Amino acid sequence: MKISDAYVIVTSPGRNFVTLKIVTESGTYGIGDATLNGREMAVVAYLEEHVIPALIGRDASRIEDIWHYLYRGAYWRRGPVTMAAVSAVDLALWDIKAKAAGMPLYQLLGGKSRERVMTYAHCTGRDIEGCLAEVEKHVRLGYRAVRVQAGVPGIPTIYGVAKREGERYEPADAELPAEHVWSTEKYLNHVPKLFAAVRERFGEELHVLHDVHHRLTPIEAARLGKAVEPYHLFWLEDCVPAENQESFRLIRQHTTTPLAVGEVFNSIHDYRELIENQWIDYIRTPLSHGGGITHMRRIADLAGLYHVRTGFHGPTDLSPVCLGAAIHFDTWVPNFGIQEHMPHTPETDTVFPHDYRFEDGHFLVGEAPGHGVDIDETLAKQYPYKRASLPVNRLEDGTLWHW
Ligand SMILES: O=C(O)[C@H](O)[C@@H](O)[C@H](O)[C@H](O)CO
Ligand SMILES: [Mg+2]
Repeated sequence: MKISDAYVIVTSPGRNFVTLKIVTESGTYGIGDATLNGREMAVVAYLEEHVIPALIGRDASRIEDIWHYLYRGAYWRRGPVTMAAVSAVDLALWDIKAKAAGMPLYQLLGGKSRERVMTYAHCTGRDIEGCLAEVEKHVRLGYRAVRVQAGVPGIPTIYGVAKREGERYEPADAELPAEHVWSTEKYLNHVPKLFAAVRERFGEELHVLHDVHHRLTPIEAARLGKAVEPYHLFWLEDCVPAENQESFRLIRQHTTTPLAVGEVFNSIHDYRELIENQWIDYIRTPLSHGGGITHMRRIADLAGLYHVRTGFHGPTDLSPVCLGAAIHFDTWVPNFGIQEHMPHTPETDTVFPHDYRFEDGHFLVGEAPGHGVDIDETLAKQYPYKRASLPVNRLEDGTLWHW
């Protein structure tokens, strides 16, 4: 199964996506998601200049060997750009292997561990009432789990909340980073009121999640985790920037609120202390940033030994290719927790035809051989790339903070 061709497709049906297509001599092809929000073209250059030339002529069935060839062979290991490129190759090769076997990907991984994949929806409002209205809407759609984010009085623009009521939230909204203002005190004083209101209105059964988006220090995160214990969150996400894994020791000592982390991680080494010390409860790295199926299943297996479950990142800035592969992984992985679901635009869904389905708050995996997602290359050409950057945050005195 020699690789005869490989190329990158950049398309922007509402937002930018980078897709790698690998074609074999027999004509069987696979695709992988290589999108890294706000840094798309860095991955394109990495693939075109360094990866694709080295792939042509290789045996597509040797996924493990190609993974190590790209990971070790770069000499410069890890990092989001490298790992997004490695992941795209890996996802495309698993797609090819499953198609060649005539099996949906989940079968090749070991078969179904569950019938359906629980997802959580984003519910955001400019204030608590606006957020509650969104929760109401999503509960009616069948969601069992909701992520709640609301505007904070005194903070004009905040992560997760659309600029105008009813609009889709898209953080990469300017050519160069927009500048936002952040106040930890205002946030910490306000946010517990949101969970209290959600529990009061919707009762105890609904799973409630929240994303801090890396903005607190460990002791502040501990304060928040403790304050929200009465509302028993499903998880508190990215409560601190996690380069220093040791920070989680302090947070864990103070709170029983479950912790999720890892959407910006890209290897098992980012997780080792967090998992082995049982400082976290959910791993978040998407397949398209964490080295594809080959590496993410190693992380999931390590996590499983310590009662840590998966809760994969699933924002609109990961393409349907990543989401489709994730649904196969979620269907198989024994220690599954939840899958994030931020629906793609109808334009995106038509550029990437797929066979996964959403029903009653869950994803249902498809039965087509491979990961079940394709790309309409003719349509993709109608949506040219547009540079877009994620914002930055500054404290009220002007100090650059974490966004
Ligand atoms: O939990 C999430 O869904 C994430 O935090 C995203 O919303 C990120 O901000 C985005 O993926 C950045 O590109
Ligand atoms: Mg997040």
